[in-house]
Amino acid sequence: MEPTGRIGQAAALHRQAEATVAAAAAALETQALPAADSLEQFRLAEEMRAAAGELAPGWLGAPLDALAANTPLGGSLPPQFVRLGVAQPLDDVRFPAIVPLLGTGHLTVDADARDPRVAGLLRCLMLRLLAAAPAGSLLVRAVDGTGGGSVFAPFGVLADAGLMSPPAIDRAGLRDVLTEAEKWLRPVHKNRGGRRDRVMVLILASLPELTEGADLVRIAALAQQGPESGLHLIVAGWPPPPLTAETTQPPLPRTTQVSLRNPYAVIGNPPGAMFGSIPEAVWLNAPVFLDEDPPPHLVDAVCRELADHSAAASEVSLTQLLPDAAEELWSGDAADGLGTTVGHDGETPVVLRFNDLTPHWMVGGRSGAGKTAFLINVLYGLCARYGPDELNLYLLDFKEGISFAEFVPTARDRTWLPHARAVGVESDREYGLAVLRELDAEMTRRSVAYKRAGVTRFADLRSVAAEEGRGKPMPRVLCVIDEFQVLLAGNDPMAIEAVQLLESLARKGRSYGIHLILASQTVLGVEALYAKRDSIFGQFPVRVALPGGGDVLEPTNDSAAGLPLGTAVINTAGGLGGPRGATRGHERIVRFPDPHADREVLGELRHRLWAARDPESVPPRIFAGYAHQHLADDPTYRAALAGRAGRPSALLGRVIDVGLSTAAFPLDASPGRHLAIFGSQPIGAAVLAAAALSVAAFHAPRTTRFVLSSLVAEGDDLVKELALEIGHRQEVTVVDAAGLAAELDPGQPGYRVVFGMDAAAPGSLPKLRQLLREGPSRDAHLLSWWRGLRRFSEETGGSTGREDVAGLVFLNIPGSDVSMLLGKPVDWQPRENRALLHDRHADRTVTMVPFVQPEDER
Ligand SMILES: Nc1ncnc2c1ncn2[C@@H]1O[C@H](COP(=O)(O)OP(=O)(O)OP(=O)(O)O)[C@@H](O)[C@H]1O
Repeated sequence: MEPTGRIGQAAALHRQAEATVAAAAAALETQALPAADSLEQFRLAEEMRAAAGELAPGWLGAPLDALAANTPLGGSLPPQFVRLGVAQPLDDVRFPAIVPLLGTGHLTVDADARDPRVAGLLRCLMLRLLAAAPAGSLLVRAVDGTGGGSVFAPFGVLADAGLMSPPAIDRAGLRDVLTEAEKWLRPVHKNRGGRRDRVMVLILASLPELTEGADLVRIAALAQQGPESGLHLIVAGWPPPPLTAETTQPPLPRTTQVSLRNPYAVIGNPPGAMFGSIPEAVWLNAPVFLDEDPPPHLVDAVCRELADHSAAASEVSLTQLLPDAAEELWSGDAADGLGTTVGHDGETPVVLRFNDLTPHWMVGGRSGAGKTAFLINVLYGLCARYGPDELNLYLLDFKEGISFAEFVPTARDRTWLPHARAVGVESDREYGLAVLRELDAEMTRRSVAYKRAGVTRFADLRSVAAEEGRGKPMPRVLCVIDEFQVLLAGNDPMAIEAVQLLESLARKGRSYGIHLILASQTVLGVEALYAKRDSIFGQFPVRVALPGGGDVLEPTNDSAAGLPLGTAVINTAGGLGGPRGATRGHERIVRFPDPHADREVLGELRHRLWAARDPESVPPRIFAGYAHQHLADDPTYRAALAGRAGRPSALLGRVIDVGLSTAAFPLDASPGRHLAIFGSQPIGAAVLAAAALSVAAFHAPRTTRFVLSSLVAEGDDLVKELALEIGHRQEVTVVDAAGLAAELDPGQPGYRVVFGMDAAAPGSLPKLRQLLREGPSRDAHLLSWWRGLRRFSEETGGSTGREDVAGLVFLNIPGSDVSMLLGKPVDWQPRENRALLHDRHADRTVTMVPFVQPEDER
């Protein structure tokens, strides 16, 4: 049908509905009942009261102001009929007006909740349905487009408990609600009633201003299809004002219509049934006085009880996921895979595995959905079952949080998780990449071992090794990456390499006992994955959808709709929905605990695991993105101080790799072995100080000489400190700008350490170029800090002098300027606590955490 035709029909239907209601009202007003009928009326009303008591018992039909707050909640069956108010065919004849709703259809009121009678009715209906429904069986989604959510404010406790989403208050919110409701729909299954054990009720208290026709059409479509899927609508303000052809809507299908008159309302026939005995009666032939706002204390008491009940019902404790306390730790054998209980489906523990069939898992959920909680449960569950010889962990967290911080030693608790090999907290993408590279290298090592042993399976390799009497078995490796989309963000070389590595690990890891858990709040929309999505995600048969994480499931799989906190859909078929309605063997909804709810149990377990470790084992390598690095803690520096180090090097920071290796620039006799640090940040001075101190440590006492000079205020104190500290081991001379000029003579071996070299007066350093050219071969080196690049280029002759200084450290210098200086593109964005080190000779560029002075930490 042409759109105009459809609109025309809609308008006609609308007019027809209006005419019907008007006729009903007129009839009620004029049709005084014959007095002779009054006895009959009493009798009828009595019958109606009795019927109402049966159809809508307790919460569903009783006058709310007479109901005790402690009336028991819940029932064994979903409520079907509900009371709207009191019908009063005669002054002294009354009976409860009851309509069918859940299991049948919908309800509309022709005015929206700006009319207090409508707001009161909606709150009554909501209270009655929530109080009467079996616990947890009713999901409410609310929209209050003109009231900012105030209609539903008394039910706020339910939102806090995750039993109801906060009401939508604008067009975007309305659309989200409609989308969620559409996902709730499912085709009718022939053999089943097609109904879930849960029901969704959409309550539209008022439509947002200027709701578009397309959204109205979606509401009508939901009404048409909803009941078979357990979706029911209560819409106030329907039909919406027919302002344009687009917004002209017929009555909703399958709906009981309520029309407000003054002071009563008219109730139309319910879907598929009639109130009257003659076909012309399209309404209940009695004015109905709608129920007024329920008493606030009653709403409050019911909401609190429901919230408490839901919290108690969903409680699973961490202990229930762990092996029996009587069982020994680490009794699991990882040869054929790893398994742990991830939650409970009813009373049944649900076990998930990492093995050939389910090598990798993907976890999705909006922020605050409990991803970290789920992952921590899994990690403790695995670590209690398998020893560190059977399982090694690499844990990466890319968010600003402390997901995995509890697994590393801290000042307060020196224990750690003995299975953890490397832990990244607030990881950098560089660090993530380094971990993936290490895992890739491990995979290669394992493939060589397979070839040597002539096997193709992990379990076989372990048995060959055991037969040959080789000590420890080869462990399975699990790498967990929380917010992995950060690692893959953008389309830069790092993202490209990360995608390649992930793909290779995902594809081949399973045969080598290397497993991945990728967790994210947005699995879709990772740009770098567009081309590889299927080839990577296809390797993740296990999908775990937490609240808001439905995008790890197939688009047609709606199981994650309306999940409350503490529950997850566990799907082991790549997110596939499968036959609707049928019990899905590959999909379960589990409840899982908040592991931190019982800190005592957790603390005890962690200490037990730690105490059981091999005393020789080392703590995990830790990368904390925000942590500062100090020269005094650096192993290379300590070795140098102890006389156990090789050739002199300037130690500048820690490279962002898995082992946080020392970023060193060797100072030997080849041309160009000078160091220049660039950037206006004062930490440039700190890096230079670390460089000078470390170089001094490499030399045997009294074997070299240092000339220190500060041309800027930021260096003055450091020069004094260095003079003292280096002075213990080596000869030190401190000079001013004038003295520096004389000290630049390459004939004098030793190190010149200059703070703020760009502050030297132009032309005051005539011997600089000669020092740069000839110095290294005569053991004379320059270590310098420049606050900008320009003076450096001028002094060294721009690109012609490029080779003269081979060691370059960049702080807050834009990537484009760095590329220009180096004469090639580099991938660098200046940021806090990071520097770029380039060694021209090795042609190597690394991102590092620069050394700072402990007192620089604020
Ligand atoms: N099973 C649960 N039952 C009750 N509360 C829980 C449960 N799991 C987590 N929580 C609580 O929910 C909040 C969010 O949990 P969590 O930090 O695990 O979420 P997340 O998805 O990792 O969030 P984000 O990505 O924002 O860090 C926490 O306060 C946590 O205590």
